[in-house]
Amino acid sequence: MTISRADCLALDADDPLRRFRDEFVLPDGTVYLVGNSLGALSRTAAAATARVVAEEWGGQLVGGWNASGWFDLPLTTGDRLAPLIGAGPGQVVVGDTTSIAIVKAVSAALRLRPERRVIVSDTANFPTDRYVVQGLVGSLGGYEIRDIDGPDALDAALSDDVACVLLSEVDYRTGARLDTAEVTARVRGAGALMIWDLCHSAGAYQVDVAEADFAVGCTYKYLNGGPGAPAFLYANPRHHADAESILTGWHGHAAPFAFEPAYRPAEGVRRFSVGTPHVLSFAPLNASLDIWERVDMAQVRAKSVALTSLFIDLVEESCAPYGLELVSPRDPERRGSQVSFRHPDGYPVMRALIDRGVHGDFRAPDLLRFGFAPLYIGFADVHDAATALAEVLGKELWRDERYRRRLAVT
Ligand SMILES: Cc1ncc(COP(=O)(O)O)c(C=O)c1O
Ligand SMILES: Nc1c(O)cccc1C(=O)C[C@H](N)C(=O)O
Repeated sequence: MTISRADCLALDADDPLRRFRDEFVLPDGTVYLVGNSLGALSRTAAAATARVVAEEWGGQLVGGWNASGWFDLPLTTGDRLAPLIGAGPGQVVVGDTTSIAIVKAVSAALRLRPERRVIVSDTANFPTDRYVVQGLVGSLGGYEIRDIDGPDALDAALSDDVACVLLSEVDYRTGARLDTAEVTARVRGAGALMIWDLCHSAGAYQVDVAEADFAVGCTYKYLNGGPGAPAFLYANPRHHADAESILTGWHGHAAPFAFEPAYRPAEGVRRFSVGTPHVLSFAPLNASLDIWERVDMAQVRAKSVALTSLFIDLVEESCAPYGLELVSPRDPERRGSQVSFRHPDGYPVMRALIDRGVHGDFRAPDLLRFGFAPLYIGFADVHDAATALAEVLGKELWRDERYRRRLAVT
């Protein structure tokens, strides 16, 4: 390879983010390129969680709702996360899952545009985004989903009956990244509301929710909140007085402990809280946010571009004869922090690679997906991953029968 492993080690030695790698637990011999699915464990997460269990739950019992601020965790954690997506204090609420957050954002958007009956969604959206919109439309009645095939088809879909548009900033399969400001301007210019799914952007680089109406995303990928960590929902302040989701639970009530018979929305973004916060799940997320508060996002983006570009170059150089096709945009400006290649035997290729300590994932029907979390992935990891992939393909190690057996979760 034109760039040697020694060159990569030199790049690692010069990397201003290198010190963060030691703040994460990464098993020896593992190159972990799946931070776009489940981020790594931060070193302080286990102790932080144990402390909440032993001191707060064990020591304070129900008093923890006041004494340890459990009741406000969705908002206090939202305020900590907000800068990472370009939002301000009081604009982000944390809780539930992204799927539930989409129900809340879409249902609120529909109520804000009652005369419009169409929801625009992309066929490339992550399936849960599509499923929950289908479920909403099926239950509410009188609404229609208009599917587009990619953002180029957006203008033609934006008729004056469109209430809202739901898109992902970064495509979970290809890693292609949209220009959120430009798309949001088009959608709002047509009188519709813009809802962004930021699952594959938050923590991958500095996001800017800017003029968006709503945004949702998960905290278990690049934000390292842990498996099943609570999701976030951003609501633009212009909607804080009027927006109401279909999920009107008591934690979104103006006075939850007045136990009134009728729902009255809380002021501001709190109205998007629904039920009891998952207190224990906030502990590892807040431990990770302690790290994010010390991170320079410009360095994160610069490193992400360098890592993904190097991976593309090394793989194309060393795997040229083996039928891989780059699916991610070549232009780094149009790319998130992920690189995907197509291969007809992608599934066994990925299984063989994982067997050699290089963890990516597979997305049907034929995509090999590699995520680069700049806080803990280095340039030597990129070299090792490309070298292992070339070996798996060159020696046809993926032909081993055991790599064809499908696991439940890919
Ligand atoms: C773009 C996108 N949206 C939503 C989800 C999932 O949401 P949930 O956390 O509700 O499973 C994922 C990943 O699982 C995703 O990649
Ligand atoms: N959310 C996941 C899960 O519950 C199980 C396994 C993987 C995931 C993921 O996050 C996958 C991820 N959203 C994707 O982009 O495919």
